[in-house]
Amino acid sequence: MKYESELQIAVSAVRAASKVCQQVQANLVTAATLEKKDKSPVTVADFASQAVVCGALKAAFPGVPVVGEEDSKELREDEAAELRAKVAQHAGMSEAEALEAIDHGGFDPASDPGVTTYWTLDPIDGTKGFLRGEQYAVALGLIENGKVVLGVLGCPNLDGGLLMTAVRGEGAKKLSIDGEGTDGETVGVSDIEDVSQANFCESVESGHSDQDASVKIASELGITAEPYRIDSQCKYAAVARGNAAIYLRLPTRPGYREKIWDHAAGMIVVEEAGGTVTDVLGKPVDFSLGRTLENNRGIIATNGKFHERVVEVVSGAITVVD
Ligand SMILES: Nc1ncnc2c1ncn2[C@@H]1O[C@H](COP(=O)(O)O)[C@@H](OP(=O)(O)O)[C@H]1O
Ligand SMILES: [Mg+2]
Ligand SMILES: [Mg+2]
Ligand SMILES: [Mg+2]
Repeated sequence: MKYESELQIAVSAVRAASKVCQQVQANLVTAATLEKKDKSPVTVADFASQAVVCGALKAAFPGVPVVGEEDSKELREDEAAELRAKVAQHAGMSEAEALEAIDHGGFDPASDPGVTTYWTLDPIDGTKGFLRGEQYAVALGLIENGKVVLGVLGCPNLDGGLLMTAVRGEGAKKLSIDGEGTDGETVGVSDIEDVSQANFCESVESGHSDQDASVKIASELGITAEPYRIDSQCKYAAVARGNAAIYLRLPTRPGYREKIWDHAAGMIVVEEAGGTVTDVLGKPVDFSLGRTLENNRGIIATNGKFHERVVEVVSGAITVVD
């Protein structure tokens, strides 16, 4: 199989980071932090997760850069001493090691167009879901020449802990988040052909996807099922294993650009499960333009049976403003 060692390292790194996130969510997300809307638990977990994954990638593939969501700037400040200690403790590293590992994720592909192979990492996707004690994901993708070739998506709270993997051309698999190795069960998208029988998933956060527009789009498609709202790239996992036939991510404000780490792992998992992923205008998703999907707006993922119809209705229903 292609990318065997990459997959092995990526799976074990995402499992280790997921464990760290689970521990932080269990110990630091409390009634008090929920009440105060205190974001500090996710901050600890975000940094510790990035340190764990980047530490493993750096050791195994020192020459392949990582485009991670987080950087250590805030963590290096004097006032962050307490946070820094917590991050190091949860990552199982010294403070210096944790800072160095986090910064291994600081690559910007736009700064060096000669580099065409890089990882992209979202150490916790769905930070708002994490803080609510709900869904989140640890998402790691490998990009080559603007295309995702491998993805590992850890979903610690989905069905008791799920890990999804995909290698280009090799299908998508479902593994346990706690297990070992890379063997898993092959997954596939839903086989619904009639779009009116489909259900769609979208963000819990109305600031991340236009939920008023999705209501109109669903009704125009004849869909009567309620939207399945779930945080993070767990939406891609839902489409990949047939729990939803459509994922709509509709722009909410001009100027916002989707981030590559919010989509790389999820997108390849859906594609390898037999689905289709484009932006809201039906354009292919281009990962070659830096930290953002500069040439794309929003996302539509489907089981591939009625993708063009969904794109047509979405394009008619929303105005994409730059
Ligand atoms: N205006 C916006 N439109 C779309 N996505 C946004 C957004 N503002 C933030 N996001 C992204 O939405 C992600 C969460 O997506 P979802 O709503 O599907 O759970 C966030 O990832 P993080 O939680 O990793 O920061 C963040 O990158
Ligand atoms: Mg994210
Ligand atoms: Mg994140
Ligand atoms: Mg974020």
